[in-house]
Amino acid sequence: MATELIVALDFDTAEEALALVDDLKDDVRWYKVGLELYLNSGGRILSELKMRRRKVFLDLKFHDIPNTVHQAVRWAAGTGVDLLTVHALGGADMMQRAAEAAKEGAEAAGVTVPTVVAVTVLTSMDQAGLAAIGIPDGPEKAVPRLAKLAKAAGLDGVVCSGRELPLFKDIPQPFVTVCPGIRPKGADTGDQSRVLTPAEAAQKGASFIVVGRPIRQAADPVQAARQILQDLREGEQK
Ligand SMILES: O=C(O)c1cc(=O)[nH]c(=O)n1[C@@H]1O[C@H](COP(=O)(O)O)[C@@H](O)[C@H]1O
Repeated sequence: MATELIVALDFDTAEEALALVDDLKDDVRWYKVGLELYLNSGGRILSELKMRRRKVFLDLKFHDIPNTVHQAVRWAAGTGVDLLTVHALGGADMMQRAAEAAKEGAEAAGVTVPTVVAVTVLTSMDQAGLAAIGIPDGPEKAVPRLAKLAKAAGLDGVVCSGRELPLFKDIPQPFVTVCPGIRPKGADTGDQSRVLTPAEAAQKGASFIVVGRPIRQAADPVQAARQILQDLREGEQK
């Protein structure tokens, strides 16, 4: 399966976000709405993206008691988004309720059931950061452990660094992998720790890569996105 590019719309206004979506209309189908854009633009950004026939990843990373996450996912699924996130650290019951809620919410609204993935260990965290919150065995152990828990709870996949993809060999397919922390060669890593290039993520078989600043802050975002798409195709050949 080809690795799909998701552009993270981490903007202060819906207008700025939609201007980029319109510029990329011939190249990129998938867009991520995260906390920043959702809080400043609300549900309007979701309907604007749907009107443009774009695929929507609603990344609100739900992490709460099972009942609260169930209700939140129910509402989120009812909006017709295509992909959404919960936090694996919320535990097995929470993830199971999220999986059920996605079906219930979509059915009630008459829309397609979204893909639900669990954030394992944020790509901004390194071994020391994980140890400081009481997880001493590093991302190489923690990520596959959380991924198995997510699969067993009935979720569709995980968010992780592309570096961890080779660790999922014993997780049965289908299993969707969403990989942020992507940096083209030489790009500023910013607050990301566990980074990979687009080609490396494609070579390791990521279902999706998520890219924000390397496109958004480029002098020519359309050219930057096209270069990343080309890198993905080259990575797939390796
Ligand atoms: O859930 C996410 O999308 C996510 C999980 C994660 O572990 N790391 C991570 O960076 N993200 C998101 O992916 C995007 C990465 O943005 P850039 O670092 O600007 O490319 C941001 O919108 C983050 O919220």
